[in-house]
Amino acid sequence: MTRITGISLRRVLDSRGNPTVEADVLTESGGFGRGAAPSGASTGEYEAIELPANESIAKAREHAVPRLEGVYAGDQRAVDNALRAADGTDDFSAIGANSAVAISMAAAKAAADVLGAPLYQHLGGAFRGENFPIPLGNVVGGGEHAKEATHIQEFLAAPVGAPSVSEAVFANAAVHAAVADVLDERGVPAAKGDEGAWAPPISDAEAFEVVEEAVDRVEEEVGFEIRFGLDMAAAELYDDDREAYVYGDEAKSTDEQVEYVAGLVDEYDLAYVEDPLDENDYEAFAELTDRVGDRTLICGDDLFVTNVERLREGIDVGAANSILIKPNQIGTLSDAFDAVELASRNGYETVISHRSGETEDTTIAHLAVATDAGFIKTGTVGGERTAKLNELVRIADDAV
Ligand SMILES: C=C(OP(=O)(O)O)C(=O)O
Ligand SMILES: [Mg+2]
Repeated sequence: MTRITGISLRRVLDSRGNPTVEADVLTESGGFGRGAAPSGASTGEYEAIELPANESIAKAREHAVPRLEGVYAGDQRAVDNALRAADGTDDFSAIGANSAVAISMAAAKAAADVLGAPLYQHLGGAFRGENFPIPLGNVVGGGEHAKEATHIQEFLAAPVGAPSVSEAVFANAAVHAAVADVLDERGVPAAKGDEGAWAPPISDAEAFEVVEEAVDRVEEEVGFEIRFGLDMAAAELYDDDREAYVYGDEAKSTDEQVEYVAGLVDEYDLAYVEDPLDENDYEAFAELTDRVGDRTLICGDDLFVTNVERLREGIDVGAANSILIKPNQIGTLSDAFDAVELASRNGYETVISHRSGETEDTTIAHLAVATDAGFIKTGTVGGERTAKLNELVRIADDAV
């Protein structure tokens, strides 16, 4: 019933206005699924390769589509193995991880369509957990996502005490609005960065004050605990030649960076710190995790790139206590599931994530529920972000 009979690939726009790959998968019994690849700006050195959309589509049409015809969409491993076999490399550099992930997600949706089940249920099974992920909402940002703003890439609201996913989603939007008020009171103009977060021309130190103030205001209003966290995207700050983390005119050695982040965790009671150190420095990651991992999540994004081999290395040395999962970093849903499973078996928290370049695709909302992830990072405002947040609200309301 779920046998694939056709795959169409096309170029569509992502949220930055760049071309990305969209895939449609059709099955024998009329099942239909559509998936679109997101795209990163602060990409990890070890990610699967994204090719220019046109090139990726041409290669996938030639090598992957013929292999996939006749494969059962309901057998996600078979679909993803066929994609790997068609590509023939370790990093999808032959057909592009953008076509691979679009097809992988579209096939899952086509199978769910045939089965008449919501995607999260098809992916997670009847006995998946009853939990919903806490949304981490980007409210202030800079780095590679906005010029002339903070050095730290993302300041993320974390409504850890929210009684429901819906209240958490609205709390993050309220923090985003409160940040605008605090900036306005300080006379700071602010545009928005790629993910819809405010991108004010202020120092990181002032951003901490602004976000703390905004979080406190909303916490008082809603009556449940809201903390905040960071994505430091430190690989982008690290200068290999200087062997230092460069914040404008200031540079920090690795020891100073560990000290700085540990201090921030305590001063602001941070719930979450992603990529606080360079993607090649497992040792410094382990040192920081040893110091503060009992009271905050130290999450590897560029460090692990959703890759089980890199995660295994990290687990061996105690590099972190959580992993960011981005399906397009590795190329298929099966690979993303493998990373989640390895993480969970080793007590690592999982955080399912969007990319800075996104589409209206809502697969990651379903993936987060299917895998019982503790958190989802998918922005706060903006159509491509609210597409996922609103889908989460619908899933919680049994309305998908
Ligand atoms: C979402 C992120 O940004 P990008 O997609 O640019 O890697 C991130 O670094 O976590
Ligand atoms: Mg990151």
